[in-house]
Amino acid sequence: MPERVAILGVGLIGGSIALGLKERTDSDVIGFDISAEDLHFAKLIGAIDEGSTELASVVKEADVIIIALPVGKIKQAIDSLCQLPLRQGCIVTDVGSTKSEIVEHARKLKERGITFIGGHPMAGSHRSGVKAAQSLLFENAYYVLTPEPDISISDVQRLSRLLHLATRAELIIMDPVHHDRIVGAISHLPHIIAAGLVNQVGNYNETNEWFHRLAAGGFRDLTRIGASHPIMWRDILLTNREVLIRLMDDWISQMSEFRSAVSECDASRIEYLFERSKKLRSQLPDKKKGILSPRYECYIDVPDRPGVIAKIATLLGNEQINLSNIGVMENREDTPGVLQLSFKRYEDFMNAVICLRKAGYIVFADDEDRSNKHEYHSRIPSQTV
Ligand SMILES: NC(=O)C1=CN([C@@H]2O[C@H](COP(=O)(O)OP(=O)(O)OC[C@H]3O[C@@H](n4cnc5c(N)ncnc54)[C@H](O)[C@@H]3O)[C@@H](O)[C@H]2O)C=CC1
Ligand SMILES: O=C(O)C(=O)Cc1ccc(O)cc1
Repeated sequence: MPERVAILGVGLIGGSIALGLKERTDSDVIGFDISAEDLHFAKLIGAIDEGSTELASVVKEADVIIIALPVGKIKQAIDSLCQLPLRQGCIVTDVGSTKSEIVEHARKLKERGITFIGGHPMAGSHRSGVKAAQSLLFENAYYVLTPEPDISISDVQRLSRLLHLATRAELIIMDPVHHDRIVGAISHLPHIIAAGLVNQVGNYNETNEWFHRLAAGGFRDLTRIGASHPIMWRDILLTNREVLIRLMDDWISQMSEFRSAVSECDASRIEYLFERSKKLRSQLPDKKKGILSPRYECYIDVPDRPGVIAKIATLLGNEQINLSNIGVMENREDTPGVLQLSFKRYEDFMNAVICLRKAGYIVFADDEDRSNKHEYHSRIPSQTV
């Protein structure tokens, strides 16, 4: 059965998903945007079948609603959807770069019996608008979904399949708090640093234009994202404030470390800082490798006794759950043993979390959450489908 998909905000991201849906699925795609001109262009390039500047008519018959608006407009769109009649069984998702605040706000939809699954495609561009849209913008990138504990697995699967076809991205599941912490470090902080550096050099250039004239490859490479959309980044920073304040403090410490090494003429320290960075940079996974590696991981505390790994493997084996790897984490004095379990398929991961919880184990999303006692199971569906 073809899906009817409503895209709210047919810009760079909404337009790219719409193009992918039209190219690789038999969905009907209806666009909503504040700009009638952009809707007209989106129809012209075949991204949408129809477009309207009136929300109610666009969402009325939709099976899936994708909110691809600026982060600062997503909560408002959720409020509007709460007031409108939607189709029974409709799934609402978004593409916002931050997740915790949006997911929390979207609980309003649940109160009205509407399923919301937060989303974030982890690719994009410093460009914006439907004119920059491409159907393969997200190919091989990760696409994070942040379902709440009570979302049914079948809804997560239905949305994952559609988005995978539309984007050719790898769908992964993550806790929204965990998502914001990671994306804060690898995307939001770099955008702040790029903008700060461009502004700093811009100040010098005001009195001497050679600063810009001599700006070569390194400066351009590092500051490409300093040309990103100001409103979009304003909204992103304001919706990930606590995480970013901590990250900026850490960044200031990094700068202080370089500053002391330089001011003290500490050659070996300077060399070490660059050696470490060179090594770590070379260890970044390339896209292909990332896709072949296990995608779903969790951690459990176990008593440090012989036979415990076999016991876990048997427990999961009895439930026909395919485990791709069990790793033993380095033991610390203050903790019991910690096992890292990896799964290739979301269903296996989810069923394993449920099965382990039933058996009395405490499951964590990552080792840091484990140390902070941020239990993953509080956000995992409590029922199998
Ligand atoms: N740009 C990027 O690289 C990425 C962006 N995102 C997220 O995707 C979302 C959209 O970003 P982009 O597509 O880059 O922005 P964009 O500016 O290209 O597209 C936004 C669209 O929403 C429309 N719009 C704005 N306010 C509206 C309103 N009140 N009512 C109706 N339509 C309205 C605009 O006319 C535009 O067509 C943001 O939440 C952003 O955080 C996620 C991943 C990557
Ligand atoms: O242009 C780039 O390299 C980006 O970083 C694009 C981007 C921007 C925002 C996101 O939430 C995800 C990706």
